Amino acid sequence: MGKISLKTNVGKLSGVIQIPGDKSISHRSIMLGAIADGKTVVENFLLGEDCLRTIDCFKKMGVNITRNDEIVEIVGKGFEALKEPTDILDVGNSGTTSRLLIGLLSGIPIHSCMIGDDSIAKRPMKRVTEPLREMGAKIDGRQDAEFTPLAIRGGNLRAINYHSPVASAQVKSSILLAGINASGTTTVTEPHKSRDHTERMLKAFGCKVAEDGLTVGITGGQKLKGTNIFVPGDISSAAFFLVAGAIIPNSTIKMMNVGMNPTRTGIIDVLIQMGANLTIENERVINNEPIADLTICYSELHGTTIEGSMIPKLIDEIPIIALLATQAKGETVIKDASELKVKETNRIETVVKELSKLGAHITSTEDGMIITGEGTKLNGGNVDSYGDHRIGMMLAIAALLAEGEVTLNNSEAIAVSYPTFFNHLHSLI
Ligand SMILES: O=C(O)C1=C[C@@H](OP(=O)(O)O)[C@@H](O)[C@H](O)C1
Ligand SMILES: C=C(OP(=O)(O)O)C(=O)O
Repeated sequence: MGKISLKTNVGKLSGVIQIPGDKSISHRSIMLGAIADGKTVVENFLLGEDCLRTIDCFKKMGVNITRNDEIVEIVGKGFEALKEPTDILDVGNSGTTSRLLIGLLSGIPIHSCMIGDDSIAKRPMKRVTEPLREMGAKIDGRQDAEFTPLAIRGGNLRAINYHSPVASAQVKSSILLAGINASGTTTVTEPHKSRDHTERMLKAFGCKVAEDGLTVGITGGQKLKGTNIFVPGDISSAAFFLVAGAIIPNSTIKMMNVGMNPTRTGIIDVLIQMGANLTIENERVINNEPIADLTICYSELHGTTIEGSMIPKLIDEIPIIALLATQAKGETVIKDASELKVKETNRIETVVKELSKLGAHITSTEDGMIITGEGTKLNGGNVDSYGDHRIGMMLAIAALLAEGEVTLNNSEAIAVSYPTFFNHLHSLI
């Protein structure tokens, strides 16, 4: 794809879309399926490039994984069956694959090497390599294991009680996955609650996980048993169409099977807080994960403040929330969001830079951004995803409101989490 011309100035969006599988849950289904005993069948697996990288890494360790469209079958034979990979494990653009896999590999007595793309090479890894070293893993890498490439020699771990300075599900999950093979009970305490898909899925695989407020604990030596997993639609993907429906006059969009895990629904809270017209129906629970169908209709919106414990519940949605705020009356303030600086791009910088090109009134702060709305008319321009899928999709939705041509550079990044994004968008126009 590379550079593409985006659809602009559309009248309204309407229709029904099936949101593709959740990225976080898809990654975890492969990882837990691979270390469990017995067969795991995953339905509605996300065919995004990040999740395909996770499959590839486990295949390199000899795990039998077969895929038929969105159905993936994993024949797990326990941790013991994972083979020392003869090739480098390439995580591509995926922070989740890298952090969770480093934890899992730390628990087993094999040697492995990990690399990723140019973006991964800039993302901090000490947040996991440091506590994992404390547990006994031998990890080496650039700048004392802060950056990839990394080499990991696992095994013989001891439990730790780790207080994470950041609310990060990748950090928490990495340590918990190592903890399954450590002697004793490993605990992780975070400053705010991050997404808890690992905890929920470990339980679905028959593992005991102790939860007490902001602390999660796992006792080593537990066996996982293969199971069937249905992956709910990714609320982080639905977010692009929730915002599109909320800001494009006369729109109505229905999204089916959206994951509604309370550690992920910050976007719903923000939409309601800003006055959006949103209906939640058909609420149900599958594999310990809540799911619902969502309908969004256009309405007038007002600014809000997003901060503190709300941030981990909507961290990946901040780029699209920034666009939402450009169409709301008044000021929207986003703070306590420094984690945005260490995502696929520095998302404070890229959001502010690219939305400003389209005429938005947005400024960056040390830990977030301030957006002034009043239904800002957007203009055309030449924008860039900088290889960041969420920035690419946010700009494609922004273009729908723009008068004048909008071209997007590096549009191929969108396939990282939502390969059918443009098909869905065009079906609504
Ligand atoms: O655990 C996960 O699946 C994820 C956790 C979040 O990252 P952090 O743990 O770094 O906040 C999120 O941004 C990422 O898209 C997926
Ligand atoms: C930050 C993201 O993913 P990851 O950390 O897995 O690269 C994301 O999907 O927005």
